[in-house]
Order: sequence, then structure tokens, then C-alpha cells
Amino acid sequence: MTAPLALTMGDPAGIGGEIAAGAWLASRQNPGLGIHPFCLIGDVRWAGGFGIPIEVIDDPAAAATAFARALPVLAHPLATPAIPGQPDPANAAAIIGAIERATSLAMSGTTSAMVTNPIAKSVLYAAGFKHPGHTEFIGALTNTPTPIMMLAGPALRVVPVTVHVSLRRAIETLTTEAIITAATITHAALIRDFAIPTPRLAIAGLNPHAGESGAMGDDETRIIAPAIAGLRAAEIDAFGPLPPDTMFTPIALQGYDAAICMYHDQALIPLKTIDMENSVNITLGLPIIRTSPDHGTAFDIAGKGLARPASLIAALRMASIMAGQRA
Ligand SMILES: NC(=O)C1=CN([C@@H]2O[C@H](COP(=O)(O)OP(=O)(O)OC[C@H]3O[C@@H](n4cnc5c(N)ncnc54)[C@H](O)[C@@H]3O)[C@@H](O)[C@H]2O)C=CC1
Ligand SMILES: NCC(=O)COP(=O)(O)O
Repeated sequence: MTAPLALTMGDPAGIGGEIAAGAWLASRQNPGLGIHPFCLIGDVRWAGGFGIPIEVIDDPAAAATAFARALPVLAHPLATPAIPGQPDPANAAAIIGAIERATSLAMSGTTSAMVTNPIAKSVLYAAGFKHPGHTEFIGALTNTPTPIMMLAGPALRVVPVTVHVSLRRAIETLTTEAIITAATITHAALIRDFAIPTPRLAIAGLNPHAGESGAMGDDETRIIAPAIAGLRAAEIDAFGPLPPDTMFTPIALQGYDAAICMYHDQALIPLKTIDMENSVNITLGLPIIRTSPDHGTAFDIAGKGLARPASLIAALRMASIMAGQRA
């Protein structure tokens, strides 16, 4: 039997606890969702505040049987009680520690995958956190030189080549090598985890009209086209550079398995507009499985009973499917 999943608490002032409770209830009510038993790594008092039964466990293996009765919790104390909507850098060490613990459990095979609840990056930066986000942090913890961010929904998968940097910096740092690396890792993941034998990769342009033959920018001819040539030489079905404004139309989506995008919002705006509820964030290229909901901490609605657990449910399902396939 596949080992349980571990779910981190994320920022305890956000909606992570509410959606974890919602996901536990949904998977209990609908076993057809195919979610493996999971345990929540979090503060016990905090985890007990979401209207569902919890059971404190010492070993993730105990989650398999406890899950039918309650949400299993691996105790991970906060420094100060969490107040919904009011993040506190005093809890940064506990938030970061939960991610480290989930990574280590997945690396040792004690759990089959890690799923992360959202963190507020600025809150962790204020406490000295040096990584842009989970993707890079878990990459560092697992000695992965280039962890790649994919967001996957039912109709669209996107991979931003540059991620959590300013738009100016994204343009300055975009390279042929970075595009080739992101596309090559995406190609391997589509075969391994999505069972797509011959993935088709649509490579976005950067400028309006993909540069209009150089009249609106030469990044396409200098940087992106050579990457596509390199990918095709490696027998990867990559094509483009595509005009970004038309590559996400319903008809265009049918022509590829993933879009390799040049910057964060080029990738995430279409994905979240098409289906924010059912899309999932996956880190590609790691030695372990890591997924997460596609949304953030949603401090504006935390504690108000408005948080929808759909994306976390999709993330837990995706982790379960990937774990099953790899097993
Ligand atoms: N994987 C992660 O850890 C991620 C963390 N973040 C962090 O989240 C924080 C807030 O980011 P925002 O840009 O405000 O994005 P957000 O996704 O937290 O919120 C955007 C809007 O969507 C709503 N929303 C989000 N998730 C929802 C849900 N499950 N149910 C109902 N409504 C929902 C919010 O109430 C808000 O109005 C930032 O500090 C950012 O760093 C953002 C994205 C991913
Ligand atoms: N916008 C996506 C996002 O912030 C996810 O980042 P990460 O924490 O999963 O690296």
C-alpha cells in the first residue's frame, strides 16, 4: 500500500486549516476522489479549530488507519497563537519547519508525497527567509539544481521559465538555456507523471505578436527560437515562439500538452482565469512529489467560512495519482 501524504500547515493565519478540514471531509464523504490518507503537519490547538475531529499521531504511518476517524495531525507547535487574517512573522520558523519536516519525510519514503498549504512570502521574508517560495526552498532541501514550477488544470498546463522576480528582471534574465532546461524537465514529467508518451510543448513569445519579425522586439529571434531549435534537435516536439495573446484560446489549447511561458503572469493569468478552482501547482524535477493548491493564503477571507477547498482537493488528488504511478 502507498504511504500516506503529508500536508503542511502553511501560514496558520491563512485559509490552510479551513481547506485542510474541507479536504478531509470531502475525501471521507467521497472515497471516489482517490485521495490517499494524509496527515497535517501543524499546531495541535490550531488544527483542532476547524470543526472536524483531529487525532494526534507520532508516525505518519498511523495516518492510514486514523484517517477514517479524524484528521491525523503530526504536532508542530506555533510560537504564538494564529489569528485569522493577521499573519505574524513570529510563526515563520514553525511554518518553515513544517516544510522542512514534510520534505524530509518524503525524502525518506515515510510519506509518499508532500502537499503544501499556502505561505505568505512577504511574511517569511520579513523573518529572514531567503528563498523566493516553496519551489526553490524544496529544491534546495533536496539538492535539486533547477526545480521547475508547473501549474496544471483540466484544460491547460503552464510552466513559467522565470518565476518570482520583477517583470524587468524576468526579461533581463531570460536565456536560451533556461528555456531549454524548463522545457526538457517538463517533457520528462509529462511522460512520467501524466502518461503522455509524446508531449507537445507550445513555446510562448515574449513580445506582442511574438516580436512581429523583430519590429516589436528581438527576444524571440535571439533567445527563444534558438531554444526551440535546441529542443527539436533533442527530438522534443516544441514549437513557437507563439504570439502570447492567442495561444490560450480554447482551440489553441487543443494543440499542445503544456505551454512554456516566459514569465510568471504570462503563465498564471490564463491558468487561473480558465480554472482557478481545479488547478494545482506541482514542482517538477524533484526526487520527491510536491503539489500545492494554485492559490495563496487568502487572508481577506480567513476564518470567515468562505474558503473553498477545491484546489487543495485537486492537489491532494494529483499527489495521490503521482504517488500511485511512481509506486
Ligand atoms: N503556494 C503558495 O504558497 C502561494 C502563496 N501565495 C501567497 O499568498 C499571499 C496572498 O496572495 P494573493 O495574491 O492575495 O492571492 P490569493 O490566492 O491568496 O487570493 C486572491 C483572491 O482569491 C481569493 N481566494 C484564494 N483562494 C481561495 C479559496 N480557496 N477559496 C475562496 N477564495 C479564494 C482570495 O480571497 C482573494 O480574494 C501572498 O503573500 C502570496 O505570496 C500566493 C500563491 C501561491
Ligand atoms: N504564484 C505561484 C506561487 O506563488 C507558488 O509559489 P511556491 O511557493 O509554490 O514556490
